[in-house]
Amino acid sequence: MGTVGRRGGGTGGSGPDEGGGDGLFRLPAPAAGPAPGAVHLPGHLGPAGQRALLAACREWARPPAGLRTVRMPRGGEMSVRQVCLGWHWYPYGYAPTVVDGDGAPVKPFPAWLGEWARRAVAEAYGEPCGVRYDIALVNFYGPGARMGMHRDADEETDAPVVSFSLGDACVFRFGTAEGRGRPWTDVGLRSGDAFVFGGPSRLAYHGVPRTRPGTAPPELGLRGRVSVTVRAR
Ligand SMILES: O=C(O)CCC(=O)C(=O)O
Ligand SMILES: [Fe+2]
Repeated sequence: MGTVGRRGGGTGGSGPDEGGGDGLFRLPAPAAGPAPGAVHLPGHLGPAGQRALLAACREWARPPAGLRTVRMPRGGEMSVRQVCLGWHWYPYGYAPTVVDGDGAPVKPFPAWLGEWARRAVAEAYGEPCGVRYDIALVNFYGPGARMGMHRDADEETDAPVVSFSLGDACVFRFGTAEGRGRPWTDVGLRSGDAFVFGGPSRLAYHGVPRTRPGTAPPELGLRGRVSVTVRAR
C-alpha cells in the first residue's frame, strides 16, 4: 500500500454498478480520522447500496454455511452472530469449510463486494486500490449484542480492512495496536457508513461496545445492525 493520507477527491465510476443516480453510492463526503490510516466515510453507501447489501446479507445468512453463533475457545459465545464469505473465520484462523458449524463449504466471496471495498479504500486514501479482497465477515447485532476489543490479525496480508454498516447506529471504539485499553476514540457509525483501517492502524484494537436500537433508517426494514467487514487473506 502506498501513502496513507486523507482522501483527495471522488473516485469516478469505478463501482460495479453505478445505479444510475439511484443512490448505490453517495457522492464522497468529508472523510475523517480517527487515527493514521483509519478513515471514517460517513454515508458512503446510498439508500440503494444499503438495500442491495442488506438483501445480499439475507441470502448469505441462509444455510448451509449460514448465520451461526461463534463459540470462543474458552467456552463463551459471541453475542454477534456471523456468516463468512470466501474463507470461513473461526477463533482463530481461516478454513474453506465451516469447521465450527455445519461443515459446509463457505459461500463464495462475490467480485462486486471486492469492487466496493476497493472503492472505499480509494476514497479513504485518495489513491487507487488494487487489493484482491477475498474474505467478508458479516456480523448481525441483535438487541444488546456487542463486540469486544480485538484485532483483525488472522490475515496474512496487510491490506486495509473495510467495514460497511447497515441498520442501527453503533459506537465503534477504535484504539491502538499497542493494547486493548485506552487511548481510544469512539466513532458513531450509521447505516451506509464505511470505515477503512490500514497502514499504521491495520492492527489496531477495535470493538463495538453498543448499538443504538431503533435508529436504523425505517425504509431499510432492518431491526438491529449488520456490519460487513471485507479483508484480504
Ligand atoms: O461490526 C463492526 O463494525 C466491527 C466488526 C469487526 O470488528 C469484525 O468483524 O472484526
Ligand atoms: Fe474486527
